[in-house]
Amino acid sequence: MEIVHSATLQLCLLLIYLVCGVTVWLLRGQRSRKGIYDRWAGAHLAGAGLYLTLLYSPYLPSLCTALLACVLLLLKGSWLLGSFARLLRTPIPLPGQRRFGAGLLLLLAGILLAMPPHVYYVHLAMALGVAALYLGSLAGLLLLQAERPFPIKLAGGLCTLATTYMLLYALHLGASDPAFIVYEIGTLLLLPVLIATPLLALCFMAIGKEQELALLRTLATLDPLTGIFNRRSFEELARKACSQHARQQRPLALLMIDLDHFKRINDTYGHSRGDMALKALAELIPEHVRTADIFGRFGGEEFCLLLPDTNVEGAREVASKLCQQINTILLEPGKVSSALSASIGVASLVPQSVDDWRELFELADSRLYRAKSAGRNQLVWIG
Ligand SMILES: Nc1nc2c(ncn2[C@@H]2O[C@H](COP(=O)(O)OP(=O)(O)OP(=O)(O)O)[C@@H](O)[C@H]2O)c(=O)[nH]1
Repeated sequence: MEIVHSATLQLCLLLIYLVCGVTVWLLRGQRSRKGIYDRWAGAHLAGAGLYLTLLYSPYLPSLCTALLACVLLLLKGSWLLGSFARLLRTPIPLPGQRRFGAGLLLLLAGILLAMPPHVYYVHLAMALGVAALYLGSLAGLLLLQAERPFPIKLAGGLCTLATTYMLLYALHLGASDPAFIVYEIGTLLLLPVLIATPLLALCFMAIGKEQELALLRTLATLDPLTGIFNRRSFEELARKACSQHARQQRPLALLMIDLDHFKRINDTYGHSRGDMALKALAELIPEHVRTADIFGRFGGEEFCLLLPDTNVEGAREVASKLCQQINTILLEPGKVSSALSASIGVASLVPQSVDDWRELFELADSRLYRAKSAGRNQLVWIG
């Protein structure tokens, strides 16, 4: 059954490609924002595969085989890719996205399965071109990642360009074969699809990767419960501030803030109310300090606030205001006896080097300890 002769028919096939792509995109996976790029990329590839299969399939049996392959690949694509990777023991991590892998294999299967035997060698060249494009763009994608140095990014870009050229060359071979003439219009239509699809896939995956990286960076920096800096990132920022202030000989202050009797709060009101108290504190403090101040959770019910360009007198004023504000957080609405309270250790110094961060921290910490010993709900800034 010869199915590729008129331009109208080929336009219909192109339409099928679009419909397939959009359907796969809409039907598969959760519609979370994060996965949208992978799905779109996979949908393009799957659609291109089906398009190729229909366009070049002169026989019904090969068409059926290719369609069966589609279904299998869509269901088991990532497993097949994973096994393939293990088989080759490749150091290149294949993209985990099932639809991308499935769509890609479908594309290759579409090319290989649907060909009449006398043009096999041409299509083998095309398939090799597509495979090279896949590996090249994958390598390009890995190398182009944001944090790579420029020469590596350049190599990634060249790699992608080279593989695109290989694909074009493979297509050129295909188009120049006399047996291929009947497919000429198809090739013309196919060309933009084949070029645009992997490039689009590449772009979308790169955007997806960027977003994943940004998410990972955020997760590594912020405390998951309160959304403020965690201890590691706070200390990093504090060290930077310390060396900057040492250079400019400006005072730097630190407040160590520890909620009082937090264990009792947990025991009396339950852990979820305890968590709410921590979140309320994390929201309250930034409302009463400068935007340049750095606020973090040191662990448990202990918070720290770094005040740039602030001497001990200024830091004491801030701490006193915060003590009063913390007393306004009520664990039970309308019940003043359920108010939160905190003890605060206040310290300030003009650092001489980045190492003075330790001294600032120990000073504030020992004053916090004294505020606790002196009865809590107070601040200590001297001695
Ligand atoms: N709900 C909740 N509790 C936490 C969290 N992190 C630590 N805690 C609890 O905070 C309590 C801290 O207890 P302690 O170190 O004895 O301090 P405290 O009861 O506040 O006593 P003082 O600091 O001396 O006033 C422990 O019971 C921890 O389990 C958290 O993320 N959520």
